[in-house]
Amino acid sequence: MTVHESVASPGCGCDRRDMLPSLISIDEALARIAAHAAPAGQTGTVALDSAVGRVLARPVRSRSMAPAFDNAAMDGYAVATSALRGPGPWLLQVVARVPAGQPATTSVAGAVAARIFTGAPIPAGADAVVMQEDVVRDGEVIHLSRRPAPGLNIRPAGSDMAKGATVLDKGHRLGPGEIAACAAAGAGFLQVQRRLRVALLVTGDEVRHAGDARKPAQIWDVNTPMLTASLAAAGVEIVASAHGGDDPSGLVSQLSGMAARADLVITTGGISVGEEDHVKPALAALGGEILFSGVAIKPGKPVSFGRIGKASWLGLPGNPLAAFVTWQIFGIALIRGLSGEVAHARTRRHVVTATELRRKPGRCELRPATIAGFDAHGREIVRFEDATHSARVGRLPLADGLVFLPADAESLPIGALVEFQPFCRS
Ligand SMILES: Nc1nc2c(c(=O)[nH]1)N[C@H]1C(S)=C(S)[C@@H](COP(=O)(O)OP(=O)(O)OC[C@H]3O[C@@H](n4cnc5c(N)ncnc54)[C@H](O)[C@@H]3O)O[C@H]1N2
Ligand code: MOO
Repeated sequence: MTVHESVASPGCGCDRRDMLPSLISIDEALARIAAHAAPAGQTGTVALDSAVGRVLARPVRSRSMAPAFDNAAMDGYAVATSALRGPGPWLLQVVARVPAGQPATTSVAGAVAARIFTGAPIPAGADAVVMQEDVVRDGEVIHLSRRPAPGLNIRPAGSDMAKGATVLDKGHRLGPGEIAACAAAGAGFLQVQRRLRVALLVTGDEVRHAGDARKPAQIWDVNTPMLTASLAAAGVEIVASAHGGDDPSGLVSQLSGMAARADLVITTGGISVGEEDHVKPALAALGGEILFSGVAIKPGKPVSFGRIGKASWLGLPGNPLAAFVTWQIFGIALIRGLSGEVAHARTRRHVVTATELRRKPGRCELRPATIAGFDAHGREIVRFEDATHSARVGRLPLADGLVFLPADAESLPIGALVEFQPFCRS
């Protein structure tokens, strides 16, 4: 008995080993996306306040040291430690008051102190700030009983950023942390990549807007809202969103209109092998190029990638979970490549399984999974459904990411090490 026969089981046959050679691996598909997803190259300037989600086109360098001047980290008293003779306690005359935002005009020379507030510049001569809780104030004199170390509670100029230092390289997507660093560097305007223009075409005669009245055999559209949300989170501009029927000439005209306006056209449905699957023939009629069609994964096997004219095309399967999973794996990688975003550190990590697993080998399975806790070694434990149902999204809100079940694994013991990729929510 061959290995193939031993794993064959009744069903649609789409996992049959002899069906797999035409499918490529996840890594090969990602490599083809990386090789063909170049940014449009157009850039523009945006104000820092509206830069969230944009990708930097030029590095940001600090316009001055940060902080720009030595300043107090606490409300208290600035003193010169070298003037504190003997073992103490010391009585120091308060000779100045320095609030934040005002220059320190009086120096701290000798056994005196300056009242100072958090963020205020350190007066000349002072080299420590004693917290007000650590002194006793009596009129214009403070009693200090413990010797402060030089540098105590002082934030030195340049301790966060040197002048001219590269704060952020090009290719970074700007989130709150990046924006904070740019603001501290004095970058009020940023040079960013043009926002990606994306068109979405959700196909299928049976599909109706979520919540609308349905006739028998019609279904509510999951893919449009799901992908619209994903695209909004990815910071792209949705230039068109339409529903396409299972009608070859209609799809040709919709796709050609979208490809003329968008950097990326995303379709869902209509890419399998049935005679009602018209997306690839429509692409062929438009002289499009298919760079891959079919990846050895479950769900999402028919996922496809190519070009229509100058636009990239990502063909996601119609089954909603398959569309969701392939978006997470390939869609986000494609958006990043087309946006000029630098390759991210590996987003997958290793976790351990909570239960024993038996499955049909063939394709790498990407199952929605929930981080359930930690084992005795501090490793994350994941739980997931005992089968993949590519049309079911009801339990998706419970999942934290996707677990990768290796193509050849027929069984896995409890505690098996598997790869896990958290969902990208942005
Ligand atoms: N003979 C074969 N049939 C199928 C194969 C195969 O290899 N041989 N592959 C199966 C797999 S795997 C998948 S995945 C699907 C993918 O098919 P399509 O991408 O062509 O998608 P459709 O046929 O248009 O739809 C599939 C399924 O999803 C429902 N759907 C479609 N759009 C939506 C939407 N916007 N919201 C909610 N649900 C949607 C649709 O009604 C179908 O039930 O093909 C298998 N068949
Ligand atoms: O296995 Mo399909 O690829 O149903 O999603």
